[in-house]
Amino acid sequence: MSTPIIHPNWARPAINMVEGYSLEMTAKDIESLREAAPGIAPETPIAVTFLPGEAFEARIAAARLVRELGFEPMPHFSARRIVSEDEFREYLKAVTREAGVKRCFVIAGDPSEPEGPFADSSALIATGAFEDAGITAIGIGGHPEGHPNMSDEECWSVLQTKCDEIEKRGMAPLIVTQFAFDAGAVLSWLAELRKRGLTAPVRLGIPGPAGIKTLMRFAARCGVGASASVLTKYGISITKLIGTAGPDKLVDQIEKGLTEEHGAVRLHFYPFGGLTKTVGWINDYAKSH
Ligand SMILES: NC(=O)C1=CN([C@@H]2O[C@H](COP(=O)(O)OP(=O)(O)OC[C@H]3O[C@@H](n4cnc5c(N)ncnc54)[C@H](O)[C@@H]3O)[C@@H](O)[C@H]2O)C=CC1
Ligand SMILES: Nc1nc(=O)c2c([nH]1)NC[C@@H]1CN(c3ccc(C(=O)N[C@@H](CCC(=O)O)C(=O)O)cc3)CN21
Repeated sequence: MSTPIIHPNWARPAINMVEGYSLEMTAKDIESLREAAPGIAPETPIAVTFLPGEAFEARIAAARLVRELGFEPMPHFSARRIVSEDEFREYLKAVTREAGVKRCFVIAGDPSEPEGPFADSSALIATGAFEDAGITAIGIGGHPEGHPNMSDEECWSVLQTKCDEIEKRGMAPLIVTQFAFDAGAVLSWLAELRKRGLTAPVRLGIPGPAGIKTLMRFAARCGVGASASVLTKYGISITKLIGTAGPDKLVDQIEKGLTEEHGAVRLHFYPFGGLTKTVGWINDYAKSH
């Protein structure tokens, strides 16, 4: 594959587990991105979320800044939050024109009822708008801990269908997983993915360092498992739920467990404790590995 969809250097093995990482920001993080930018590697993919309460102008400004600072913007499209086909096409047009967007990430989104015509990610892909806009790679969600609305078998089949559809449209699929605290769950999911013949590159979702209360709040909100035994392995003491926690052990465990059979893998960081903290953690990790 010639498209550098994970990272410009993804065809060669990573020097360490964090090399070729990607990040995520919300439309509210413009100032944080400016602050963190000097520590971020050039061309790093940075996803721009599609959350309720963000204005389209702010999302577009975020994507533009990502590009201006020398990184690769990857806007999210949350199918169930898009209220009309016009809204979808206008946003796609704006980010391609103003931020040179080449990659997009599509996800269903949490609303229990779709707020417009798109019930799932496939419906957005099926419009043909992405390839028409010159998009070359599409990210889709992976769920190592399953999904509240789908059986495991449905999860696999939906993933396969989306990958096939993206390739059929001449674009490259990239799987980005929901964050997790449990290295074992992530690794066995990845092994199963490859066993099923899914060859798309995968970015494993890693929670950036953050206050423990913040991590627990996001886990609850996003349906991510955080049992006592998982938290203990992650390095959080359940008798002392104060202070901050980073993914040191999680990333080490992933690194130890990865084999060639797991295929092309890099990390995607969800900076729940802020971009500066996450970027600082990544750079420290790179220095010591
Ligand atoms: N980075 C992120 O923002 C991530 C978000 N998620 C969450 O994962 C969920 C699934 O997303 P995709 O894998 O893109 O699924 P998808 O768009 O491929 O849809 C698969 C099937 O699940 C149904 N479905 C999806 N979300 C639903 C919901 N909220 N309520 C009822 N039915 C739903 C769809 O109608 C469809 O039949 C979403 O709720 C999303 O918010 C998961 C991983 C990462
Ligand atoms: N099921 C699901 N839904 C999601 O929306 C979602 C996931 N999973 N997985 C991870 C990503 C990352 N997401 C998010 C969501 C909110 C903020 C955020 O900063 N929200 C608030 C602060 C809220 C708080 O601290 O509790 C903000 O100011 O915008 C960041 C990333 C959303 N994502």
